[in-house]
Amino acid sequence: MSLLENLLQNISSEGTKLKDLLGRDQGHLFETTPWRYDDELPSREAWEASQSVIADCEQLIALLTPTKLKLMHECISNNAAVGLEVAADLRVADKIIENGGEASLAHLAKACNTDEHKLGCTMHMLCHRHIFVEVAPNVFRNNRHSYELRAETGARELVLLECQEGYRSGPGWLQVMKNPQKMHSIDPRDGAFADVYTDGKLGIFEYIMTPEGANCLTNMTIGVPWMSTITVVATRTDLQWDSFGKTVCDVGAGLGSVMLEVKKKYPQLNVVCQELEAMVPAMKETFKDYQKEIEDGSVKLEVHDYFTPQTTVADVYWLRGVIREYEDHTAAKILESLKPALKKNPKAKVIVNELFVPKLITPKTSANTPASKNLPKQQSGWPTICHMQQLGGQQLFSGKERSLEDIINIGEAAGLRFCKFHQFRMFTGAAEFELPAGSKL
Ligand SMILES: C[S@@+](CC[C@H](N)C(=O)[O-])C[C@H]1O[C@@H](n2cnc3c(N)ncnc32)[C@H](O)[C@@H]1O
Repeated sequence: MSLLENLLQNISSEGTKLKDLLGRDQGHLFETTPWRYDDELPSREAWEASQSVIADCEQLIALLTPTKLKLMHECISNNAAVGLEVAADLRVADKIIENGGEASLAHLAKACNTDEHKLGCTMHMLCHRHIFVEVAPNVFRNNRHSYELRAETGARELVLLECQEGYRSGPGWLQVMKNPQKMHSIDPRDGAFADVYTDGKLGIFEYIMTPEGANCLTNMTIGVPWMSTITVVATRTDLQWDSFGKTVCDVGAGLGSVMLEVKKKYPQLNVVCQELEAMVPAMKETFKDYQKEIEDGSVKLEVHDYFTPQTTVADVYWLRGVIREYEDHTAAKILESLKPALKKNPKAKVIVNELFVPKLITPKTSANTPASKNLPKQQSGWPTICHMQQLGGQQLFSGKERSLEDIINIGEAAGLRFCKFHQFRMFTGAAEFELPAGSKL
Protein backbone atom coordinates (compact mmCIF):
# COMPACT_ATOMS: atom_id res chain seq x y z
CA MET A 1 0.00 0.00 0.00
CA SER A 2 1.10 3.58 -0.57
CA LEU A 3 2.20 5.86 2.24
CA LEU A 4 -1.01 7.84 1.85
CA GLU A 5 -3.14 4.71 2.20
CA ASN A 6 -1.14 3.45 5.17
CA LEU A 7 -1.34 6.81 6.92
CA LEU A 8 -5.08 7.16 6.40
CA GLN A 9 -5.67 3.63 7.61
CA ASN A 10 -3.50 4.05 10.70
CA ILE A 11 -4.96 7.44 11.59
CA SER A 12 -8.42 5.92 11.27
CA SER A 13 -7.73 2.84 13.38
CA GLU A 14 -5.65 4.60 16.08
CA GLY A 15 -8.06 7.54 16.04
CA THR A 16 -11.04 5.25 16.65
CA LYS A 17 -9.17 3.53 19.48
CA LEU A 18 -8.32 6.92 20.98
CA LYS A 19 -11.90 8.15 20.75
CA ASP A 20 -13.17 5.02 22.54
CA LEU A 21 -10.51 5.31 25.26
CA LEU A 22 -11.18 8.99 25.88
CA GLY A 23 -14.92 8.46 26.12
CA ARG A 24 -16.58 11.80 26.83
CA ASP A 25 -13.31 13.66 27.58
CA GLN A 26 -12.46 14.37 23.96
CA GLY A 27 -11.03 17.88 24.12
CA HIS A 28 -12.29 20.99 22.36
CA LEU A 29 -11.02 24.12 20.66
CA PHE A 30 -13.88 26.53 21.25
CA GLU A 31 -14.49 26.84 24.99
CA THR A 32 -12.15 28.51 27.47
CA THR A 33 -12.40 25.75 30.10
CA PRO A 34 -9.34 23.48 30.16
CA TRP A 35 -9.56 20.00 28.72
CA ARG A 36 -9.23 17.35 31.43
CA TYR A 37 -5.98 16.17 29.83
CA ASP A 38 -4.41 19.63 29.78
CA ASP A 39 -3.41 18.89 33.38
CA GLU A 40 -3.88 15.15 33.86
CA LEU A 41 -2.36 12.27 31.96
CA PRO A 42 -4.61 10.06 29.84
CA SER A 43 -4.19 6.28 30.25
CA ARG A 44 -0.97 4.90 28.71
CA GLU A 45 -3.00 3.28 25.91
CA ALA A 46 -4.82 6.52 25.08
CA TRP A 47 -1.57 8.49 25.23
CA GLU A 48 0.11 6.07 22.82
CA ALA A 49 -2.83 6.19 20.40
CA SER A 50 -2.80 9.99 20.52
CA GLN A 51 0.98 10.12 19.92
CA SER A 52 0.47 7.84 16.94
CA VAL A 53 -2.31 9.98 15.43
CA ILE A 54 -0.29 13.18 15.94
CA ALA A 55 2.89 11.73 14.36
CA ASP A 56 0.92 10.41 11.40
CA CYS A 57 -1.05 13.64 10.91
CA GLU A 58 2.23 15.58 10.85
CA GLN A 59 3.59 13.19 8.24
CA LEU A 60 0.36 13.38 6.27
CA ILE A 61 0.65 17.16 6.10
CA ALA A 62 4.29 16.86 4.91
CA LEU A 63 3.17 14.30 2.30
CA LEU A 64 0.35 16.39 0.92
CA THR A 65 2.24 19.70 0.86
CA PRO A 66 4.01 20.51 -2.42
CA THR A 67 7.77 20.85 -1.92
CA LYS A 68 8.04 24.57 -2.53
CA LEU A 69 5.20 25.23 -0.08
CA LYS A 70 6.72 22.83 2.47
CA LEU A 71 10.05 24.66 2.46
CA MET A 72 8.32 28.04 2.49
CA HIS A 73 6.17 26.92 5.40
CA GLU A 74 9.18 25.80 7.43
CA CYS A 75 11.19 28.97 6.96
CA ILE A 76 8.35 31.37 7.63
CA SER A 77 6.93 29.50 10.62
CA ASN A 78 8.90 31.88 12.83
CA ASN A 79 5.80 34.04 12.41
CA ALA A 80 3.95 31.71 14.77
CA ALA A 81 6.26 33.01 17.49
CA VAL A 82 5.99 36.58 16.23
CA GLY A 83 2.19 36.40 16.44
CA LEU A 84 2.19 34.79 19.86
CA GLU A 85 4.54 37.46 21.17
CA VAL A 86 2.10 40.13 19.97
CA ALA A 87 -0.84 38.44 21.69
CA ALA A 88 1.11 37.90 24.92
CA ASP A 89 2.75 41.33 25.08
CA LEU A 90 -0.44 43.25 24.24
CA ARG A 91 -2.45 41.07 26.64
CA VAL A 92 -5.09 40.28 24.02
CA ALA A 93 -6.53 37.38 26.07
CA ASP A 94 -7.11 39.68 29.07
CA LYS A 95 -8.65 42.38 26.88
CA ILE A 96 -11.16 39.86 25.54
CA ILE A 97 -11.99 38.75 29.11
CA GLU A 98 -12.36 42.37 30.29
CA ASN A 99 -14.78 42.98 27.41
CA GLY A 100 -17.10 40.20 28.54
CA GLY A 101 -15.54 37.27 26.65
CA GLU A 102 -15.82 38.57 23.10
CA ALA A 103 -14.23 41.56 21.35
CA SER A 104 -14.22 43.12 17.91
CA LEU A 105 -10.97 43.83 16.14
CA ALA A 106 -11.66 47.58 16.32
CA HIS A 107 -12.15 47.34 20.08
CA LEU A 108 -9.00 45.24 20.56
CA ALA A 109 -6.87 47.58 18.46
CA LYS A 110 -8.05 50.53 20.53
CA ALA A 111 -7.56 48.72 23.84
CA CYS A 112 -4.08 47.57 22.76
CA ASN A 113 -3.20 50.99 21.37
CA THR A 114 -2.11 49.58 18.02
CA ASP A 115 -2.97 49.45 14.33
CA GLU A 116 -6.20 47.60 13.54
CA HIS A 117 -4.99 46.14 10.25
CA LYS A 118 -1.71 44.79 11.66
CA LEU A 119 -3.44 43.33 14.72
CA GLY A 120 -6.08 41.77 12.44
CA CYS A 121 -3.43 40.06 10.29
CA THR A 122 -1.85 38.67 13.46
CA MET A 123 -5.13 37.49 14.99
CA HIS A 124 -6.31 35.78 11.78
CA MET A 125 -3.05 33.82 11.67
CA LEU A 126 -3.34 32.80 15.34
CA CYS A 127 -6.96 31.67 14.83
CA HIS A 128 -5.76 29.45 11.97
CA ARG A 129 -3.32 27.90 14.43
CA HIS A 130 -6.23 27.35 16.87
CA ILE A 131 -5.09 29.93 19.40
CA PHE A 132 -8.18 32.23 19.81
CA VAL A 133 -11.34 31.74 17.74
CA GLU A 134 -12.91 34.14 15.29
CA VAL A 135 -16.64 33.66 15.90
CA ALA A 136 -17.77 36.12 13.21
CA PRO A 137 -15.66 38.22 10.83
CA ASN A 138 -13.29 40.29 13.00
CA VAL A 139 -14.90 39.19 16.25
CA PHE A 140 -12.66 37.19 18.57
CA ARG A 141 -13.01 34.99 21.63
CA ASN A 142 -10.55 33.04 23.70
CA ASN A 143 -10.41 29.30 23.34
CA ARG A 144 -8.74 27.05 25.90
CA HIS A 145 -5.27 27.69 24.45
CA SER A 146 -5.46 31.49 24.31
CA TYR A 147 -7.25 31.68 27.69
CA GLU A 148 -4.12 30.31 29.36
CA LEU A 149 -2.30 33.50 28.23
CA ARG A 150 -4.33 35.62 30.69
CA ALA A 151 -2.52 37.34 33.55
CA GLU A 152 -1.77 35.27 36.67
CA THR A 153 -1.05 31.87 35.06
CA GLY A 154 2.65 32.44 34.16
CA ALA A 155 2.08 31.24 30.58
CA ARG A 156 2.36 34.79 29.22
CA GLU A 157 5.79 35.29 30.81
CA LEU A 158 7.09 31.96 29.50
CA VAL A 159 5.81 32.82 26.02
CA LEU A 160 7.56 36.20 26.20
CA LEU A 161 10.82 34.57 27.34
CA GLU A 162 10.67 32.12 24.41
CA CYS A 163 9.46 34.65 21.83
CA GLN A 164 12.00 37.28 22.87
CA GLU A 165 15.29 35.95 24.29
CA GLY A 166 14.67 32.42 22.95
CA TYR A 167 13.60 33.50 19.49
CA ARG A 168 16.30 36.12 19.08
CA SER A 169 19.01 33.66 20.14
CA GLY A 170 18.03 31.36 17.25
CA PRO A 171 20.20 33.01 14.59
CA GLY A 172 23.20 32.71 16.94
CA TRP A 173 23.03 28.89 16.70
CA LEU A 174 24.43 28.81 13.14
CA GLN A 175 27.02 31.49 13.93
CA VAL A 176 28.30 29.38 16.82
CA MET A 177 28.30 26.23 14.66
CA LYS A 178 30.49 28.01 12.09
CA ASN A 179 32.92 29.51 14.59
CA PRO A 180 35.97 27.22 15.03
CA GLN A 181 36.60 28.66 18.53
CA LYS A 182 33.05 28.01 19.73
CA MET A 183 31.56 25.20 17.66
CA HIS A 184 32.51 22.39 20.07
CA SER A 185 31.91 24.34 23.26
CA ILE A 186 28.89 23.96 25.56
CA ASP A 187 29.94 26.89 27.75
CA PRO A 188 27.12 29.47 28.03
CA ARG A 189 29.52 32.29 27.08
CA ASP A 190 30.23 30.50 23.79
CA GLY A 191 26.56 29.84 23.10
CA ALA A 192 23.92 31.36 20.83
CA PHE A 193 22.37 33.62 23.49
CA ALA A 194 25.73 35.12 24.45
CA ASP A 195 26.64 35.56 20.76
CA VAL A 196 23.48 37.55 20.03
CA TYR A 197 22.92 39.43 23.29
CA THR A 198 26.28 40.05 24.93
CA ASP A 199 28.90 39.61 22.21
CA GLY A 200 30.10 36.43 23.91
CA LYS A 201 30.63 38.09 27.29
CA LEU A 202 27.77 36.71 29.42
CA GLY A 203 25.60 33.61 29.45
CA ILE A 204 21.89 34.10 30.19
CA PHE A 205 22.20 33.45 33.95
CA GLU A 206 24.84 36.19 34.18
CA TYR A 207 22.83 38.50 31.90
CA ILE A 208 19.68 38.37 34.04
CA MET A 209 21.68 39.85 36.92
CA THR A 210 22.45 43.00 34.85
CA PRO A 211 20.05 45.99 34.54
CA GLU A 212 19.40 45.11 30.84
CA GLY A 213 18.39 41.59 31.87
CA ALA A 214 15.79 42.66 34.46
CA ASN A 215 12.81 41.98 32.21
CA CYS A 216 14.17 38.59 31.21
CA LEU A 217 14.68 37.76 34.90
CA THR A 218 11.03 38.61 35.64
CA ASN A 219 9.79 36.47 32.76
CA MET A 220 12.02 33.61 33.84
CA THR A 221 11.03 33.82 37.50
CA ILE A 222 7.32 33.73 36.67
CA GLY A 223 7.38 31.72 33.43
CA VAL A 224 9.69 28.81 34.30
CA PRO A 225 7.55 27.56 37.26
CA TRP A 226 4.59 27.55 34.85
CA MET A 227 6.59 25.43 32.43
CA SER A 228 7.61 23.05 35.23
CA THR A 229 3.95 22.26 35.81
CA ILE A 230 3.96 20.68 32.33
CA THR A 231 6.50 18.00 33.24
CA VAL A 232 5.75 17.53 36.93
CA VAL A 233 2.62 15.41 36.48
CA ALA A 234 4.48 12.81 34.40
CA THR A 235 7.49 12.95 36.72
CA ARG A 236 5.23 12.22 39.68
CA THR A 237 3.06 9.62 37.94
CA ASP A 238 5.23 7.74 35.46
CA LEU A 239 7.75 6.54 38.02
CA GLN A 240 6.63 4.21 40.78
CA TRP A 241 8.58 6.17 43.39
CA ASP A 242 7.86 3.73 46.23
CA SER A 243 9.13 0.72 44.26
CA PHE A 244 12.82 1.43 44.97
CA GLY A 245 12.77 1.43 48.77
CA LYS A 246 12.20 3.99 51.51
CA THR A 247 14.59 6.84 50.69
CA VAL A 248 14.82 9.05 47.60
CA CYS A 249 17.77 11.42 47.20
CA ASP A 250 17.56 14.32 44.71
CA VAL A 251 21.11 15.28 43.70
CA GLY A 252 21.34 18.91 42.53
CA ALA A 253 17.72 19.39 43.59
CA GLY A 254 17.36 23.10 42.68
CA LEU A 255 14.34 24.42 44.60
CA GLY A 256 13.40 20.87 45.62
CA SER A 257 10.09 21.08 43.79
CA VAL A 258 10.22 17.53 42.39
CA MET A 259 10.79 16.05 45.86
CA LEU A 260 7.95 18.18 47.22
CA GLU A 261 5.62 16.51 44.71
CA VAL A 262 7.01 13.07 45.55
CA LYS A 263 6.53 13.67 49.28
CA LYS A 264 2.95 14.84 48.68
CA LYS A 265 2.10 11.73 46.66
CA TYR A 266 4.11 9.28 48.81
CA PRO A 267 4.11 10.67 52.39
CA GLN A 268 5.66 7.42 53.67
CA LEU A 269 8.90 7.99 51.71
CA ASN A 270 11.96 9.77 53.12
CA VAL A 271 13.17 12.48 50.77
CA VAL A 272 16.62 14.06 50.74
CA CYS A 273 17.38 17.17 48.66
CA GLN A 274 21.05 17.94 48.07
CA GLU A 275 22.31 21.28 46.81
CA LEU A 276 25.08 23.83 47.10
CA GLU A 277 24.87 25.90 50.28
CA ALA A 278 23.50 28.99 48.51
CA MET A 279 20.36 27.08 47.50
CA VAL A 280 19.42 25.83 50.98
CA PRO A 281 17.23 28.86 51.88
CA ALA A 282 15.25 28.39 48.65
CA MET A 283 14.75 24.68 49.44
CA LYS A 284 13.63 25.60 52.98
CA GLU A 285 11.04 27.90 51.44
CA THR A 286 9.77 25.05 49.21
CA PHE A 287 9.38 22.79 52.26
CA LYS A 288 8.09 25.51 54.61
CA ASP A 289 4.94 23.48 55.40
CA TYR A 290 7.01 20.39 56.27
CA GLN A 291 8.57 21.44 59.60
CA LYS A 292 7.42 18.26 61.33
CA GLU A 293 8.95 16.08 58.59
CA ILE A 294 12.19 18.08 58.72
CA GLU A 295 12.31 17.54 62.49
CA ASP A 296 11.58 13.80 62.29
CA GLY A 297 14.15 13.44 59.47
CA SER A 298 11.76 12.21 56.76
CA VAL A 299 12.63 15.39 54.81
CA LYS A 300 16.33 16.32 54.75
CA LEU A 301 17.81 19.37 53.03
CA GLU A 302 21.54 18.70 52.71
CA VAL A 303 24.53 20.65 51.49
CA HIS A 304 26.41 18.37 49.12
CA ASP A 305 28.73 19.03 46.18
CA TYR A 306 27.89 16.37 43.61
CA PHE A 307 31.52 16.13 42.48
CA THR A 308 32.48 14.79 45.93
CA PRO A 309 31.87 11.20 47.16
CA GLN A 310 28.23 10.60 48.06
CA THR A 311 27.78 10.00 51.78
CA THR A 312 24.00 9.73 52.01
CA VAL A 313 22.80 6.17 51.57
CA ALA A 314 19.50 6.09 49.70
CA ASP A 315 17.46 3.63 47.64
CA VAL A 316 17.27 5.84 44.58
CA TYR A 317 19.29 8.86 43.42
CA TRP A 318 17.43 11.26 41.13
CA LEU A 319 19.27 13.71 38.86
CA ARG A 320 17.03 16.05 36.87
CA GLY A 321 18.54 18.44 34.33
CA VAL A 322 21.94 18.05 35.98
CA ILE A 323 24.11 16.21 33.47
CA ARG A 324 22.90 18.36 30.51
CA GLU A 325 25.08 21.14 31.91
CA TYR A 326 28.32 19.22 31.41
CA GLU A 327 30.57 17.52 28.86
CA ASP A 328 30.40 13.73 28.91
CA HIS A 329 33.51 13.09 31.01
CA THR A 330 32.40 15.64 33.64
CA ALA A 331 28.86 14.24 33.69
CA ALA A 332 30.37 10.77 34.22
CA LYS A 333 32.27 12.11 37.25
CA ILE A 334 28.98 13.19 38.87
CA LEU A 335 27.58 9.66 38.45
CA GLU A 336 30.84 8.10 39.58
CA SER A 337 30.74 10.12 42.80
CA LEU A 338 27.60 8.20 43.78
CA LYS A 339 29.48 4.90 43.89
CA PRO A 340 30.65 4.94 47.54
CA ALA A 341 26.99 5.11 48.62
CA LEU A 342 25.90 2.58 45.98
CA LYS A 343 28.49 0.17 47.39
CA LYS A 344 26.78 0.43 50.78
CA ASN A 345 23.36 -0.24 49.23
CA PRO A 346 24.03 -2.25 46.04
CA LYS A 347 20.29 -2.49 45.23
CA ALA A 348 20.03 1.28 44.91
CA LYS A 349 19.20 2.83 41.53
CA VAL A 350 20.37 6.01 39.83
CA ILE A 351 17.82 7.79 37.68
CA VAL A 352 18.86 10.39 35.11
CA ASN A 353 15.92 12.56 34.05
CA GLU A 354 16.47 14.58 30.86
CA LEU A 355 15.08 15.16 27.38
CA PHE A 356 15.97 12.12 25.28
CA VAL A 357 16.48 13.58 21.81
CA PRO A 358 14.09 11.66 19.53
CA LYS A 359 14.90 10.08 16.19
CA LEU A 360 12.61 9.09 13.35
CA ILE A 361 14.22 6.08 11.67
CA THR A 362 12.89 5.16 8.22
CA PRO A 363 14.68 2.03 6.94
CA LYS A 364 14.76 1.53 3.16
CA THR A 365 12.24 -1.28 3.48
CA SER A 366 9.79 0.92 5.41
CA ALA A 367 9.50 3.92 3.13
CA ASN A 368 5.70 3.62 3.10
CA THR A 369 5.35 2.88 6.81
CA PRO A 370 3.58 5.56 8.88
CA ALA A 371 5.91 7.70 11.01
CA SER A 372 4.24 6.47 14.19
CA LYS A 373 5.60 2.97 13.51
CA ASN A 374 9.13 4.25 12.85
CA LEU A 375 9.48 6.19 16.10
CA PRO A 376 11.72 4.23 18.51
CA LYS A 377 10.04 3.68 21.90
CA GLN A 378 13.16 4.38 23.96
CA GLN A 379 13.19 8.16 23.60
CA SER A 380 11.15 11.19 24.65
CA GLY A 381 7.48 11.38 23.73
CA TRP A 382 6.00 14.44 22.01
CA PRO A 383 8.90 14.34 19.48
CA THR A 384 8.13 17.57 17.63
CA ILE A 385 7.88 19.61 20.82
CA CYS A 386 10.93 17.83 22.25
CA HIS A 387 12.98 18.86 19.21
CA MET A 388 11.99 22.51 19.47
CA GLN A 389 12.70 22.38 23.20
CA GLN A 390 16.12 20.71 22.89
CA LEU A 391 17.25 23.22 20.26
CA GLY A 392 15.73 26.18 22.08
CA GLY A 393 17.22 25.09 25.40
CA GLN A 394 20.71 24.74 23.95
CA GLN A 395 20.43 28.17 22.28
CA LEU A 396 19.33 29.92 25.47
CA PHE A 397 21.19 28.00 28.18
CA SER A 398 23.90 26.09 26.23
CA GLY A 399 24.75 22.68 27.75
CA LYS A 400 24.16 19.47 25.82
CA GLU A 401 20.94 17.59 25.05
CA ARG A 402 21.47 13.91 24.37
CA SER A 403 19.94 10.72 23.01
CA LEU A 404 19.42 7.67 25.25
CA GLU A 405 22.54 6.08 23.71
CA ASP A 406 24.62 9.11 24.71
CA ILE A 407 23.30 8.95 28.27
CA ILE A 408 23.90 5.20 28.52
CA ASN A 409 27.51 5.81 27.42
CA ILE A 410 27.96 8.36 30.21
CA GLY A 411 26.52 5.94 32.79
CA GLU A 412 28.78 3.15 31.57
CA ALA A 413 31.82 5.45 31.59
CA ALA A 414 30.98 6.04 35.26
CA GLY A 415 31.02 2.26 35.83
CA LEU A 416 27.24 1.88 36.10
CA ARG A 417 24.98 -0.60 34.33
CA PHE A 418 21.95 0.61 32.37
CA CYS A 419 18.79 -1.15 33.63
CA LYS A 420 15.88 0.41 31.78
CA PHE A 421 14.33 3.42 30.13
CA HIS A 422 11.15 4.96 31.53
CA GLN A 423 9.18 6.65 28.77
CA PHE A 424 7.19 9.40 30.44
CA ARG A 425 3.94 10.59 28.88
CA MET A 426 5.84 13.83 28.30
CA PHE A 427 8.82 15.19 26.37
CA THR A 428 11.16 14.10 29.16
CA GLY A 429 12.06 10.56 30.23
CA ALA A 430 14.35 8.73 32.63
CA ALA A 431 17.27 6.33 32.30
CA GLU A 432 17.75 3.94 35.23
CA PHE A 433 21.20 2.66 36.22
CA GLU A 434 22.65 0.50 38.99
CA LEU A 435 26.02 -0.64 40.25
CA PRO A 436 27.01 -3.87 38.48
CA ALA A 437 27.59 -6.87 40.75
CA GLY A 438 31.24 -7.07 41.91
CA SER A 439 31.92 -3.47 40.90
CA LYS A 440 35.06 -1.83 42.30
CA LEU A 441 35.23 1.82 43.30
C1 LIG B 1 19.83 22.78 36.04
S1 LIG B 1 19.62 22.90 37.73
C2 LIG B 1 18.52 21.55 38.03
C3 LIG B 1 17.80 21.70 39.30
C4 LIG B 1 16.79 20.62 39.64
N1 LIG B 1 17.34 19.28 39.54
C5 LIG B 1 15.54 20.76 38.82
O1 LIG B 1 15.30 19.92 37.95
O2 LIG B 1 14.81 21.74 39.01
C6 LIG B 1 21.15 22.31 38.38
C7 LIG B 1 21.26 22.49 39.89
O3 LIG B 1 22.51 21.94 40.31
C8 LIG B 1 23.04 22.75 41.34
N2 LIG B 1 24.50 22.56 41.34
C9 LIG B 1 25.43 23.10 40.54
N3 LIG B 1 26.66 22.65 40.85
C10 LIG B 1 26.49 21.80 41.88
C11 LIG B 1 27.39 20.98 42.62
N4 LIG B 1 28.68 20.98 42.36
N5 LIG B 1 26.87 20.21 43.59
C12 LIG B 1 25.55 20.20 43.87
N6 LIG B 1 24.64 20.94 43.19
C13 LIG B 1 25.11 21.73 42.21
C14 LIG B 1 22.64 24.15 40.97
O4 LIG B 1 22.58 24.98 42.13
C15 LIG B 1 21.28 23.94 40.31
O5 LIG B 1 20.23 24.15 41.22
